[in-house]
Amino acid sequence: MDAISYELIKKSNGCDARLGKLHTPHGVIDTPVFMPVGTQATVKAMSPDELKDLGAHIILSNTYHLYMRPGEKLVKKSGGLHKFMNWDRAILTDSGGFQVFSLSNLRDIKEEGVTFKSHIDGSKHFISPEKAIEIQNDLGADIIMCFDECLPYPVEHDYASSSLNRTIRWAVRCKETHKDTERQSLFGIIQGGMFKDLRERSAKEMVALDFPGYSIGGLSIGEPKPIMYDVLDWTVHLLPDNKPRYLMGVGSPDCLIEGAIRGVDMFDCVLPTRIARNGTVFTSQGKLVVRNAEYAEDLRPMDTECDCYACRNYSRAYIRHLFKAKEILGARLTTIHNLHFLIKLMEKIRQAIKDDNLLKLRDEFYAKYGYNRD
Ligand SMILES: CNc1nc2cc(C(N)=O)ccc2[nH]1
Ligand SMILES: [Zn+2]
Repeated sequence: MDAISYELIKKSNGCDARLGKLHTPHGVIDTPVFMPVGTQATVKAMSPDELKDLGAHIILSNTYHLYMRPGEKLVKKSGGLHKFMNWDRAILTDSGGFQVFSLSNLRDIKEEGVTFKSHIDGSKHFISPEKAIEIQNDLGADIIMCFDECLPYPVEHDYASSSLNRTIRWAVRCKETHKDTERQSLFGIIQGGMFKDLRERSAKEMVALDFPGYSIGGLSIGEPKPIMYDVLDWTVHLLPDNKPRYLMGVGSPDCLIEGAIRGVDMFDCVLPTRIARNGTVFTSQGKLVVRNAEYAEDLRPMDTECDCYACRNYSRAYIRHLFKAKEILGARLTTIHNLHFLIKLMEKIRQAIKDDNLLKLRDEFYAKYGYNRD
């Protein structure tokens, strides 16, 4: 019996979307779901109570960052990540592979593992598949990830193929290392670059390893969105219906809709919280850069169709003022709005799956929000 289990509630007519429930040791989560990212054991600018008020039921934390600071042993000594950050709902950690390959300079990838330098102080570190599992075991998230190589974009087919072979061998080592499957569920990660043959092989070989859930990695790394959608079209249908599918690092409102249409159940992305701190918010009419001068005397809410705390109580003029004055409340209000926007969007997507009109929701969304093919 694994820590998590996926309950398929309803398949959509007309597309591959599905409604489900993810049962975890820290609660049940309606899917498709967007997971706010709490990189360093906090969703930046939000308290756990504010996240609960927004309707968040699962958040993500990064293994690389927590290994680097404060260290997984302190988190373990504090009773694990849930206790350490005072979050009693579900947590997912990634394996650190993505950060090792994207954040750190000077790295050396070998069969045994990866040697790299810390982005904080330049110190030398080594992470193997075994070490990545041991760190995640100490952190204690409900869902943990295999250690994998997230390929850059673009990449040569030959390198992608040999990297995939190693990532599959690393997945076997991760599965052998992870013992307490009733406390934490280990997801396999599908890689293979933007190559149909490699993606199909990765999906088939990872499914044969029988993980309780599957992540689709190596996307949202700068590739055009149509290519990401192609990879999903090649991959998701090869994954078992009765297990969750998690699209890593995605995403923007349009990608959440397109991913759900293709059968993705779980999403995470730093975008909503990161752009919020920079004064940019999602609205029903598209993105709005509230810190811009044009809003200096605009007394409307950021989004006239939004009922979040920020839009119910503050004007664009006030929030722009906070950004200009470098007041922390500014970033807090835009973060509240962006997380509310995406969590509400997922509610609309789940309702549309219930009503079998997700494709109609997509068309209506693009008509109002605009469609960027980048
Ligand atoms: C922001 N984009 C993104 N792509 C990702 C891919 C991976 C992965 N392991 O392939 C992990 C995190 C990711 N975040
Ligand atoms: Zn709002």
